[in-house]
Amino acid sequence: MNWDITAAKRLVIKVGSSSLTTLDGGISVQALNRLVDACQQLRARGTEIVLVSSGAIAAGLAPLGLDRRPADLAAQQAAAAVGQGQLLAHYSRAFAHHGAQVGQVLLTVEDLIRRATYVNALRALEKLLALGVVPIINENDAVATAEIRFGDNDRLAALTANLIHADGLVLLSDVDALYDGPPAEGGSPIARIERTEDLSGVTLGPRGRAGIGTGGMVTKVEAANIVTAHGIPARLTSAAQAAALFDGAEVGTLFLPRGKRRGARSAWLAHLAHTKGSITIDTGAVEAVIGARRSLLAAGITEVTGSFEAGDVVDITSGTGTVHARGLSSFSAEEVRRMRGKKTAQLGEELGEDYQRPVVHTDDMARLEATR
Ligand SMILES: Nc1ncnc2c1ncn2[C@@H]1O[C@H](COP(=O)(O)OP(=O)(O)O)[C@@H](O)[C@H]1O
Ligand SMILES: N[C@@H](CCC(=O)OP(=O)(O)O)C(=O)O
Repeated sequence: MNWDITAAKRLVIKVGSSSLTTLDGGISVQALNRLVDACQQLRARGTEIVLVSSGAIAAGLAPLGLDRRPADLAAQQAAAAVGQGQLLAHYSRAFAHHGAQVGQVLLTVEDLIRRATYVNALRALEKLLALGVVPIINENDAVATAEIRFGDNDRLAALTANLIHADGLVLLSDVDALYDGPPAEGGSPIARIERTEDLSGVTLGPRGRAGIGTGGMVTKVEAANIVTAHGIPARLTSAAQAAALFDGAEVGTLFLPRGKRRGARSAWLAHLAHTKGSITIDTGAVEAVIGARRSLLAAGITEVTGSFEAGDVVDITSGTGTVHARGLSSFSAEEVRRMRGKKTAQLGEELGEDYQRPVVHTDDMARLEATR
């Protein structure tokens, strides 16, 4: 099986900081223009594209007189605030050259876990695409705190590809393929990954150019795994090869889809880095919630850990510690502690009618076996 990128109707293209910025910490206008020209080849063929672009922090370094990525979060936020504006100004100019508009979409994890804001993000992206605009996504680094950060745009791009039902994910970096070991140490390129086992002999090293990228190959392979598990192919290559790739050349590494296409929202939940707490359930509840895909009722809950509010994401675990699912709790941790182990009628009598709802509704739950 192969993937004909020229037939794709909708693509998510992620480009890393190292491909857009110069070593001294400014935007490489030449690299950015080349990327935009390559994207335009796709648009001219009628392919809808969503660009997930890193580079805000790196682009903000030079204007602030910093020579490398600061360790301090507030300084990173400041650099991102300065750099993101500059990045978008460049994209806006480069796409305008082709008569296209761009739309900036800055996301935080929080925006994507709550139903209302998740639906908002999806609606905004769909509308931008329908209007012929190129959405340019980045994490909202200026306000994202350490606990709520995606942290890397590879995963954000993978989840976006699921969200908008893209036909493929393209990861553009400063390296032309996945290698069986860090290229600096003399690894060889891999043309395709068909199943997870193909990755068993591969050594994934950290980021390349000192202090520029964030996740290195680990987060790129994770991103490829997320989409392929959801039936979407991915290709990893360098930004310099983008034009050839979009013309149909089989450059870089192809990750073939393994799973079936599934609900995008459950993918967001399943691949979130952090949850606010966990709810432990008994074996009967595991059977009902995981086996029969029912909502989680208070009666099956044995323990509650952490501190969460209604609407926060929690892990749903069994006594053995296995995380079976993730979901949005309809109640705060304090409330679930009071409800724990009680049957619906008892909840009504003791706490009131409002407490007779499921603690996690089945529609608000991602069963991990099915999504990872
Ligand atoms: N097995 C590997 N195959 C390819 N590249 C690797 C591997 N292990 C580590 N790397 C490094 O990962 C880097 C890309 O990651 P990163 O610097 O985070 O880029 P980006 O800014 O594009 O996200 C490459 O420059 C390469 O040096
Ligand atoms: N959101 C951050 C980038 C985070 C990130 O994943 O960077 P990279 O590894 O270069 O794709 C920024 O714009 O600086």
